[in-house]
Amino acid sequence: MAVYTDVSDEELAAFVAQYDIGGVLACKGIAEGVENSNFLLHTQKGYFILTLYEKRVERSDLPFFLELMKHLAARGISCPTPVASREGAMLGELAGRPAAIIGFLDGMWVRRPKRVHCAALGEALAHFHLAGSDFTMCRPNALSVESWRPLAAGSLDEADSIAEGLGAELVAELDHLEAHWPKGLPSGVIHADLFPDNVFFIGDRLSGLIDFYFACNDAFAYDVAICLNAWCFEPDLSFNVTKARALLDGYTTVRPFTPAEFDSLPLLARGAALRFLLTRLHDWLRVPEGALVTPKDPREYLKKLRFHQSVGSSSDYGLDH
Ligand SMILES: Nc1ncnc2c1ncn2[C@@H]1O[C@H](COP(=O)(O)OP(=O)(O)O)[C@@H](O)[C@H]1O
Ligand SMILES: N[C@@H](CCOP(=O)(O)O)C(=O)O
Repeated sequence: MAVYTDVSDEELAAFVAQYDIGGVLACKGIAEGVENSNFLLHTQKGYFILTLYEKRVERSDLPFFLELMKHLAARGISCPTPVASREGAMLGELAGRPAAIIGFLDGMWVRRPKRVHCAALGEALAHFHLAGSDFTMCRPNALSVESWRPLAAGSLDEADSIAEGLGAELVAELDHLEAHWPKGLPSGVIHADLFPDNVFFIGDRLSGLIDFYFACNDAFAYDVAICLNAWCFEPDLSFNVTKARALLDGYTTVRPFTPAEFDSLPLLARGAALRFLLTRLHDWLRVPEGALVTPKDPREYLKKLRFHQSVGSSSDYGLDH
């Protein structure tokens, strides 16, 4: 459960009174997510998500995320949009945190994605990339390759408590990725965290995307690599080529890959695995006292990273151009 900040009834009522959404009927902490505090807010006008932005979110980035949701929704991407206050503000302050009220999106996330979900995800991701092409705001990826070494530095001393030799392994991986990271790939606005828990389905139909708080400008194929890692490994952490092919086919029917994007996939997947390994490791070693959160296991991404290290080219995944 991710609720880092408690909100009193009085603070909540005063905050909600700034919006034209009626009075509060109920407000419950949401038992999912790790980054921000989220509440299911029920008012006289319906259901909403109340988000208090925490640790990793820079206040100055919030307009980018909130405007992006509006932009994508206006371009036909199914995603929630921020609710503006009577004064027209999408962002307010609650319990000492930046806070927003976001529309509620119907659907459920899929615990064990099947081939059909991976195909739908690939299509939706490509539509997302195309829809972002005329978004005029820009946010460099704060969690891209150049940030990984400083991020790792804070965890290296304790890394071996997670897996023997992990500290040295991380340094060697950073050396490799920094030396070989691809440049000049087609780029634009990416989601950068499109894990199964951020994609809602009603039955097998994808009903929408949520959680745009890592969105940034970076290579489109890196976003695909993040999804290959998050969607195409089985619970025993074997890579499922059928799901990977479905995801890539779904994606490339909407936005074809260049040969350079295709060839870069193993390296991008390695980088994407390291990025989530590092943030998970950082969070695992520093669970805030009293926070209602279940940190995600860094070892899952260590295993995924090791898998990609063993892959020579995209065809080794069983994928064709
Ligand atoms: N717009 C929304 N509509 C419906 N449920 C939502 C919405 N936004 C968030 N949620 C719920 O809150 C959970 C956590 O949201 P998320 O944005 O992933 O949090 P975090 O940024 O903390 O990781 C989601 O898994 C979902 O259950
Ligand atoms: N997807 C990341 C953690 C970020 O959590 P989310 O709830 O915002 O998706 C991970 O799995 O490490």
